Amino acid sequence: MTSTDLGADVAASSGAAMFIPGPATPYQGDIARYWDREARPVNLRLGDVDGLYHHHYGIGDVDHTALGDGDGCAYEKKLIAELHRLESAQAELLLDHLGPIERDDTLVDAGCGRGGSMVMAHQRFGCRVEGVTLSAKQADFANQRARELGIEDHVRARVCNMLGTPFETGRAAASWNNESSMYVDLEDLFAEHSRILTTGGRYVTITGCWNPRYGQPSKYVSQINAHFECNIHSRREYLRAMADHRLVPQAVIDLTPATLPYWELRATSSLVTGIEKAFINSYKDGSFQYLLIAADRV
Ligand SMILES: C[S@@+](CC[C@H](N)C(=O)[O-])C[C@H]1O[C@@H](n2cnc3c(N)ncnc32)[C@H](O)[C@@H]1O
Ligand SMILES: CC(C)=CCC/C(C)=C/COP(=O)(O)OP(=O)(O)O
Ligand SMILES: [Mg+2]
Repeated sequence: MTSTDLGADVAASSGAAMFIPGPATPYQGDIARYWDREARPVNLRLGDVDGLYHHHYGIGDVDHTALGDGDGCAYEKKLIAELHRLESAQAELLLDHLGPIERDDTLVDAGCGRGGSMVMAHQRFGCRVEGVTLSAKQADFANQRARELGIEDHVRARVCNMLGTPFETGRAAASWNNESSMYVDLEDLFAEHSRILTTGGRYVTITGCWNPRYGQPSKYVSQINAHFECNIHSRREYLRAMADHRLVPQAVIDLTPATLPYWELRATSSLVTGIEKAFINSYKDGSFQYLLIAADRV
């Protein structure tokens, strides 16, 4: 599938008689193609552990007793399970910051990937979760998982630009970006979250951002940008753009020390992708930070 068929294919596969536009920009077309083609073992084999497929990284201490020692297949299987546990722990932390959510609430996952965080949110709160991604492959994957789990009436992914969603103004109880805000302009992004959130609603992001104290994006940050075709923003840009759009930070947590064990473990595995050193070096030299920001829509 090409990016130009993006909208038409989704309309056809869902049987919906509606026009879904293609990517808003050539860049979004590239990102749609990137995620349509993505099939890295580090993501699929981790997801296969329990059926929650993530495209984000992990936090927390490594459980060395669960890993045991040695090498070989048995060790590799335990290592995959451990990396996956840390990635799910990351999503749990994000959900912890959504605040009280009722069963009849609707949540919005902006840049939902294969839908792992959406499933976890529904399982925790029993509510509706609407996700958007540029990739038709990802949306189909997430919707297929929701059907397999029998939760398709509550969890839905669609192909849509997070900067211009079809969601009603002021209705979402909470919304988030889990490692998906580095693909968009932050002023445009927070304008849209602010529009869809109810007053008093909660916005949460977990993101990698460059540290203004370092001065400019380091060579490692540039490597990460090139690797993923993204555009990592600075911490200052996040806080400024939130302030511009009635999003008032309630918590800003530096997760850098909490994510390093994940990267150091991943760097020893057979599933390395080549980007591990850039993350480890930039977290260690202080040029890059892994941050959670939870903000109230006022
Ligand atoms: C690194 S993945 C994160 C996926 C998911 N949040 C997770 O934690 O597993 C980035 C996601 O952002 C999505 N994305 C990037 N730009 C987007 C845009 N303008 N509108 C909607 N989704 C976008 C991609 O399609 C992809 O699903
Ligand atoms: C923190 C930053 C800068 C994130 C960039 C966005 C991104 C690609 C996240 C992980 O996706 P993935 O799970 O598909 O990547 P990988 O294949 O490396 O596990
Ligand atoms: Mg991954």
